[in-house]
Amino acid sequence: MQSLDALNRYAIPEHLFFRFGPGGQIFADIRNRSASASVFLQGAHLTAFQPRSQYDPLIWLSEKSRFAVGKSIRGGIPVCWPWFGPHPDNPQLPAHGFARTHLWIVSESSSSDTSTRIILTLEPNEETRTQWPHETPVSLEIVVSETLEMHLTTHNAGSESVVLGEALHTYFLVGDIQSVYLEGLDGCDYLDKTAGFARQHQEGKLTFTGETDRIYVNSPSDCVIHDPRMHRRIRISKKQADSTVVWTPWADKAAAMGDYTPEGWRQMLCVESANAAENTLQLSSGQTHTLSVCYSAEPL
Ligand SMILES: O=P(O)(O)OC[C@H]1O[C@@H](O)[C@H](O)[C@@H](O)[C@@H]1O
Repeated sequence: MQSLDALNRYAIPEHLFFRFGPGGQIFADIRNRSASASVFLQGAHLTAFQPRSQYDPLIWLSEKSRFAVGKSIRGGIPVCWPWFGPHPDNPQLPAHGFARTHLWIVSESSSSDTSTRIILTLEPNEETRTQWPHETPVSLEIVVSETLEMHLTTHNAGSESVVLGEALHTYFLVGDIQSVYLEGLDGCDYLDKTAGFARQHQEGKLTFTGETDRIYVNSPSDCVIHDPRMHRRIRISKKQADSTVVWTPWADKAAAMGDYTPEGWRQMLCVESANAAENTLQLSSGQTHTLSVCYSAEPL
Protein backbone atom coordinates (compact mmCIF):
# COMPACT_ATOMS: atom_id res chain seq x y z
CA MET A 1 0.00 0.00 0.00
CA GLN A 2 1.33 3.48 -0.89
CA SER A 3 1.66 5.68 2.18
CA LEU A 4 0.29 9.19 2.14
CA ASP A 5 3.90 10.42 1.95
CA ALA A 6 4.62 8.29 -1.11
CA LEU A 7 1.36 9.43 -2.71
CA ASN A 8 2.14 13.06 -2.12
CA ARG A 9 4.81 12.77 -4.84
CA TYR A 10 1.83 12.75 -7.21
CA ALA A 11 -0.06 15.59 -5.54
CA ILE A 12 -0.38 18.79 -7.56
CA PRO A 13 -0.95 22.11 -5.77
CA GLU A 14 -4.52 23.38 -6.29
CA HIS A 15 -5.50 20.35 -8.42
CA LEU A 16 -4.79 16.99 -6.84
CA PHE A 17 -4.69 16.07 -3.14
CA PHE A 18 -4.65 12.72 -1.34
CA ARG A 19 -6.92 12.48 1.67
CA PHE A 20 -8.41 9.94 4.05
CA GLY A 21 -12.10 9.39 3.30
CA PRO A 22 -14.87 7.26 4.84
CA GLY A 23 -13.64 3.99 6.35
CA GLY A 24 -10.15 5.48 6.57
CA GLN A 25 -9.66 4.84 2.86
CA ILE A 26 -7.38 7.07 0.81
CA PHE A 27 -8.78 8.90 -2.19
CA ALA A 28 -7.54 11.40 -4.74
CA ASP A 29 -9.41 14.68 -4.45
CA ILE A 30 -9.29 16.32 -7.89
CA ARG A 31 -10.40 19.80 -8.82
CA ASN A 32 -9.67 22.26 -11.61
CA ARG A 33 -11.46 25.10 -13.37
CA SER A 34 -13.64 22.66 -15.35
CA ALA A 35 -14.66 19.97 -12.87
CA SER A 36 -14.12 18.07 -9.64
CA ALA A 37 -13.80 14.32 -8.94
CA SER A 38 -12.87 11.78 -6.26
CA VAL A 39 -11.06 8.51 -6.91
CA PHE A 40 -10.48 5.88 -4.22
CA LEU A 41 -7.28 3.82 -4.38
CA GLN A 42 -9.21 0.69 -3.47
CA GLY A 43 -10.57 -0.41 -6.82
CA ALA A 44 -9.34 2.74 -8.65
CA HIS A 45 -12.97 3.57 -7.93
CA LEU A 46 -14.21 6.98 -9.02
CA THR A 47 -17.00 8.00 -6.64
CA ALA A 48 -17.73 11.56 -7.80
CA PHE A 49 -17.54 13.66 -10.94
CA GLN A 50 -19.15 17.02 -11.54
CA PRO A 51 -18.36 19.47 -14.32
CA ARG A 52 -18.56 23.05 -13.05
CA SER A 53 -21.10 23.79 -15.78
CA GLN A 54 -23.54 21.31 -14.15
CA TYR A 55 -25.78 22.03 -11.21
CA ASP A 56 -25.78 18.33 -10.26
CA PRO A 57 -23.13 15.60 -10.29
CA LEU A 58 -23.09 13.19 -13.25
CA ILE A 59 -22.28 10.19 -11.11
CA TRP A 60 -24.50 8.60 -8.46
CA LEU A 61 -23.17 7.30 -5.15
CA SER A 62 -25.38 5.47 -2.65
CA GLU A 63 -25.80 7.29 0.64
CA LYS A 64 -25.58 3.86 2.26
CA SER A 65 -22.48 2.73 0.45
CA ARG A 66 -20.00 0.72 2.50
CA PHE A 67 -16.45 1.99 2.48
CA ALA A 68 -14.71 -1.08 3.87
CA VAL A 69 -11.56 -2.96 3.01
CA GLY A 70 -12.31 -5.61 0.39
CA LYS A 71 -15.93 -4.44 -0.19
CA SER A 72 -17.04 -2.76 -3.37
CA ILE A 73 -18.47 0.74 -3.10
CA ARG A 74 -22.13 1.05 -4.23
CA GLY A 75 -22.19 3.69 -6.92
CA GLY A 76 -19.51 5.63 -8.76
CA ILE A 77 -17.58 3.65 -11.36
CA PRO A 78 -16.55 0.19 -10.18
CA VAL A 79 -13.97 -1.45 -12.45
CA CYS A 80 -15.14 -4.96 -13.32
CA TRP A 81 -12.04 -6.92 -14.34
CA PRO A 82 -10.72 -9.50 -15.36
CA TRP A 83 -14.13 -11.09 -15.70
CA PHE A 84 -17.61 -9.62 -15.89
CA GLY A 85 -20.46 -11.09 -13.79
CA PRO A 86 -19.86 -14.51 -12.25
CA HIS A 87 -16.50 -16.17 -12.92
CA PRO A 88 -16.96 -18.43 -16.00
CA ASP A 89 -15.86 -21.64 -14.21
CA ASN A 90 -15.65 -21.00 -10.48
CA PRO A 91 -18.77 -19.64 -8.74
CA GLN A 92 -16.76 -19.22 -5.50
CA LEU A 93 -14.81 -16.33 -6.99
CA PRO A 94 -16.22 -12.80 -6.60
CA ALA A 95 -18.68 -11.49 -9.17
CA HIS A 96 -17.18 -8.87 -11.52
CA GLY A 97 -13.59 -9.92 -10.70
CA PHE A 98 -11.27 -8.59 -8.02
CA ALA A 99 -10.00 -5.28 -9.41
CA ARG A 100 -12.75 -3.31 -7.68
CA THR A 101 -11.79 -4.57 -4.21
CA HIS A 102 -7.97 -4.48 -4.45
CA LEU A 103 -5.70 -1.58 -3.73
CA TRP A 104 -4.26 0.05 -6.82
CA ILE A 105 -1.23 2.33 -6.83
CA VAL A 106 -0.90 5.76 -8.35
CA SER A 107 1.76 5.77 -11.07
CA GLU A 108 1.35 9.15 -12.82
CA SER A 109 -0.39 12.49 -12.53
CA SER A 110 -0.43 15.80 -14.38
CA SER A 111 -2.66 18.84 -14.57
CA SER A 112 -3.42 22.07 -16.35
CA ASP A 113 -5.91 24.65 -15.06
CA THR A 114 -8.76 22.87 -16.83
CA SER A 115 -7.79 19.20 -17.01
CA THR A 116 -6.28 16.80 -14.46
CA ARG A 117 -5.00 13.35 -15.27
CA ILE A 118 -4.21 10.47 -12.93
CA ILE A 119 -3.11 6.91 -13.72
CA LEU A 120 -3.64 4.03 -11.31
CA THR A 121 -2.14 0.59 -11.78
CA LEU A 122 -2.81 -2.90 -10.46
CA GLU A 123 0.15 -5.26 -10.88
CA PRO A 124 -0.23 -9.02 -10.44
CA ASN A 125 0.69 -10.03 -6.88
CA GLU A 126 0.49 -13.10 -4.63
CA GLU A 127 -3.11 -12.40 -3.72
CA THR A 128 -4.39 -11.72 -7.26
CA ARG A 129 -2.58 -14.82 -8.58
CA THR A 130 -4.70 -17.06 -6.31
CA GLN A 131 -7.74 -15.97 -8.34
CA TRP A 132 -6.14 -15.20 -11.67
CA PRO A 133 -2.91 -17.01 -12.47
CA HIS A 134 -1.95 -14.68 -15.30
CA GLU A 135 0.56 -11.88 -15.72
CA THR A 136 -1.73 -9.10 -16.88
CA PRO A 137 -0.96 -5.71 -15.34
CA VAL A 138 -3.85 -3.30 -15.75
CA SER A 139 -4.00 0.48 -15.55
CA LEU A 140 -6.77 3.04 -15.46
CA GLU A 141 -6.12 6.53 -16.80
CA ILE A 142 -8.70 9.09 -15.67
CA VAL A 143 -8.89 12.56 -17.19
CA VAL A 144 -11.09 15.04 -15.33
CA SER A 145 -12.13 18.09 -17.35
CA GLU A 146 -15.47 19.36 -18.68
CA THR A 147 -15.81 15.70 -19.72
CA LEU A 148 -14.65 12.58 -17.89
CA GLU A 149 -12.39 10.23 -19.83
CA MET A 150 -11.36 6.75 -18.74
CA HIS A 151 -8.92 4.38 -20.41
CA LEU A 152 -8.64 0.85 -19.02
CA THR A 153 -5.53 -0.83 -20.42
CA THR A 154 -4.63 -4.50 -19.97
CA HIS A 155 -1.30 -5.92 -21.08
CA ASN A 156 -0.77 -9.65 -21.39
CA ALA A 157 2.84 -10.05 -20.23
CA GLY A 158 2.47 -13.82 -19.87
CA SER A 159 3.33 -16.49 -22.41
CA GLU A 160 -0.23 -17.77 -22.97
CA SER A 161 -3.33 -16.08 -24.25
CA VAL A 162 -6.00 -15.08 -21.70
CA VAL A 163 -9.76 -14.65 -21.89
CA LEU A 164 -10.72 -11.26 -20.48
CA GLY A 165 -14.08 -9.75 -19.49
CA GLU A 166 -14.31 -6.14 -18.30
CA ALA A 167 -16.63 -3.21 -17.70
CA LEU A 168 -16.67 0.33 -16.39
CA HIS A 169 -19.81 -0.15 -14.33
CA THR A 170 -20.95 3.47 -14.28
CA TYR A 171 -23.83 4.60 -12.04
CA PHE A 172 -25.35 7.81 -13.44
CA LEU A 173 -27.38 10.23 -11.37
CA VAL A 174 -30.85 10.69 -12.89
CA GLY A 175 -33.85 12.79 -11.83
CA ASP A 176 -36.22 9.81 -11.74
CA ILE A 177 -35.58 6.44 -13.35
CA GLN A 178 -39.20 6.30 -14.57
CA SER A 179 -38.86 9.50 -16.57
CA VAL A 180 -35.55 8.90 -18.37
CA TYR A 181 -34.93 7.03 -21.59
CA LEU A 182 -31.81 5.61 -23.17
CA GLU A 183 -30.89 5.85 -26.84
CA GLY A 184 -28.12 4.14 -28.79
CA LEU A 185 -29.10 0.48 -28.55
CA ASP A 186 -31.78 0.34 -31.25
CA GLY A 187 -31.33 -2.80 -33.38
CA CYS A 188 -28.96 -4.54 -30.95
CA ASP A 189 -29.45 -7.98 -29.44
CA TYR A 190 -29.34 -8.38 -25.70
CA LEU A 191 -29.18 -11.13 -23.12
CA ASP A 192 -31.87 -10.56 -20.53
CA LYS A 193 -30.64 -11.63 -17.10
CA THR A 194 -34.13 -11.17 -15.63
CA ALA A 195 -35.38 -13.85 -18.08
CA GLY A 196 -32.66 -16.50 -17.75
CA PHE A 197 -30.36 -14.73 -20.24
CA ALA A 198 -32.92 -15.11 -23.06
CA ARG A 199 -31.68 -13.43 -26.25
CA GLN A 200 -33.91 -10.51 -27.25
CA HIS A 201 -33.80 -7.72 -29.80
CA GLN A 202 -34.04 -4.01 -28.98
CA GLU A 203 -36.35 -1.84 -31.05
CA GLY A 204 -36.12 1.89 -30.47
CA LYS A 205 -35.27 3.61 -27.24
CA LEU A 206 -35.22 1.98 -23.82
CA THR A 207 -37.53 3.12 -21.02
CA PHE A 208 -37.66 1.79 -17.45
CA THR A 209 -40.67 0.34 -15.67
CA GLY A 210 -39.09 -2.39 -13.54
CA GLU A 211 -35.88 -4.27 -12.81
CA THR A 212 -33.68 -4.21 -15.89
CA ASP A 213 -30.50 -6.26 -16.26
CA ARG A 214 -29.28 -6.72 -19.82
CA ILE A 215 -26.07 -7.26 -21.72
CA TYR A 216 -26.36 -5.63 -25.14
CA VAL A 217 -23.82 -7.35 -27.37
CA ASN A 218 -22.18 -5.78 -30.44
CA SER A 219 -23.30 -2.32 -29.34
CA PRO A 220 -20.33 0.04 -29.89
CA SER A 221 -22.38 3.20 -30.64
CA ASP A 222 -22.76 6.17 -28.30
CA CYS A 223 -25.48 5.81 -25.69
CA VAL A 224 -27.42 8.87 -24.55
CA ILE A 225 -29.48 9.16 -21.36
CA HIS A 226 -32.28 11.71 -21.81
CA ASP A 227 -33.24 13.16 -18.46
CA PRO A 228 -36.10 15.68 -18.60
CA ARG A 229 -36.14 16.19 -14.80
CA MET A 230 -32.48 17.21 -14.76
CA HIS A 231 -32.82 19.04 -18.08
CA ARG A 232 -29.84 17.23 -19.54
CA ARG A 233 -28.58 14.44 -21.72
CA ILE A 234 -25.60 12.34 -20.68
CA ARG A 235 -23.55 11.03 -23.58
CA ILE A 236 -21.45 7.88 -23.22
CA SER A 237 -18.94 7.46 -26.07
CA LYS A 238 -16.87 4.33 -26.01
CA LYS A 239 -14.03 2.76 -27.97
CA GLN A 240 -13.01 -0.88 -27.99
CA ALA A 241 -16.00 -1.71 -25.81
CA ASP A 242 -18.40 -3.84 -27.82
CA SER A 243 -20.98 -4.51 -25.10
CA THR A 244 -23.25 -2.23 -23.11
CA VAL A 245 -24.74 -3.43 -19.84
CA VAL A 246 -27.88 -1.68 -18.67
CA TRP A 247 -28.88 -2.28 -15.07
CA THR A 248 -31.33 -0.82 -12.61
CA PRO A 249 -32.42 -2.93 -9.62
CA TRP A 250 -35.84 -1.42 -8.77
CA ALA A 251 -37.28 -1.40 -5.24
CA ASP A 252 -37.22 -5.05 -4.10
CA LYS A 253 -33.78 -5.94 -5.36
CA ALA A 254 -32.30 -2.68 -4.05
CA ALA A 255 -33.84 -3.35 -0.61
CA ALA A 256 -32.31 -6.84 -0.58
CA MET A 257 -28.84 -5.50 -1.39
CA GLY A 258 -28.37 -3.70 1.92
CA ASP A 259 -26.43 -0.69 0.64
CA TYR A 260 -29.30 1.35 -0.85
CA THR A 261 -31.50 3.86 0.95
CA PRO A 262 -35.22 3.02 0.41
CA GLU A 263 -35.60 5.52 -2.45
CA GLY A 264 -31.99 5.57 -3.68
CA TRP A 265 -32.60 3.24 -6.65
CA ARG A 266 -34.92 5.82 -8.24
CA GLN A 267 -32.05 8.20 -8.89
CA MET A 268 -29.59 5.89 -10.61
CA LEU A 269 -29.11 4.12 -13.90
CA CYS A 270 -26.11 1.96 -14.76
CA VAL A 271 -24.92 2.10 -18.36
CA GLU A 272 -21.76 0.04 -18.42
CA SER A 273 -19.22 0.08 -21.23
CA ALA A 274 -18.00 -3.49 -21.42
CA ASN A 275 -16.54 -6.44 -23.24
CA ALA A 276 -18.75 -9.22 -21.93
CA ALA A 277 -20.64 -12.38 -22.98
CA GLU A 278 -19.84 -13.06 -26.65
CA ASN A 279 -17.69 -9.90 -26.74
CA THR A 280 -15.31 -11.26 -24.10
CA LEU A 281 -11.76 -10.71 -25.35
CA GLN A 282 -9.01 -13.15 -26.18
CA LEU A 283 -5.71 -11.41 -25.43
CA SER A 284 -2.69 -13.16 -26.91
CA SER A 285 0.76 -13.12 -25.31
CA GLY A 286 2.31 -9.65 -25.63
CA GLN A 287 -1.00 -8.01 -26.63
CA THR A 288 -2.34 -4.80 -25.06
CA HIS A 289 -5.97 -3.75 -25.09
CA THR A 290 -7.53 -0.44 -24.07
CA LEU A 291 -11.23 0.12 -23.39
CA SER A 292 -11.95 3.88 -23.48
CA VAL A 293 -15.02 5.86 -22.51
CA CYS A 294 -15.84 9.56 -22.51
CA TYR A 295 -18.80 10.88 -20.47
CA SER A 296 -20.28 14.31 -21.10
CA ALA A 297 -23.39 16.28 -20.22
CA GLU A 298 -25.39 18.27 -22.77
CA PRO A 299 -28.34 20.59 -22.07
CA LEU A 300 -31.77 19.29 -23.12
O1 LIG B 1 -23.90 -6.06 -6.64
P1 LIG B 1 -22.83 -6.03 -7.69
O2 LIG B 1 -21.92 -7.24 -7.66
O3 LIG B 1 -22.05 -4.74 -7.66
O4 LIG B 1 -23.55 -6.10 -9.09
C1 LIG B 1 -24.54 -5.21 -9.44
C2 LIG B 1 -25.14 -5.57 -10.79
O5 LIG B 1 -24.15 -5.38 -11.77
C3 LIG B 1 -24.63 -5.53 -13.11
O6 LIG B 1 -23.59 -5.29 -14.00
C4 LIG B 1 -25.13 -6.95 -13.31
O7 LIG B 1 -25.60 -7.11 -14.63
C5 LIG B 1 -26.21 -7.24 -12.27
O8 LIG B 1 -26.66 -8.56 -12.41
C6 LIG B 1 -25.67 -6.99 -10.87
O9 LIG B 1 -26.71 -7.20 -9.93
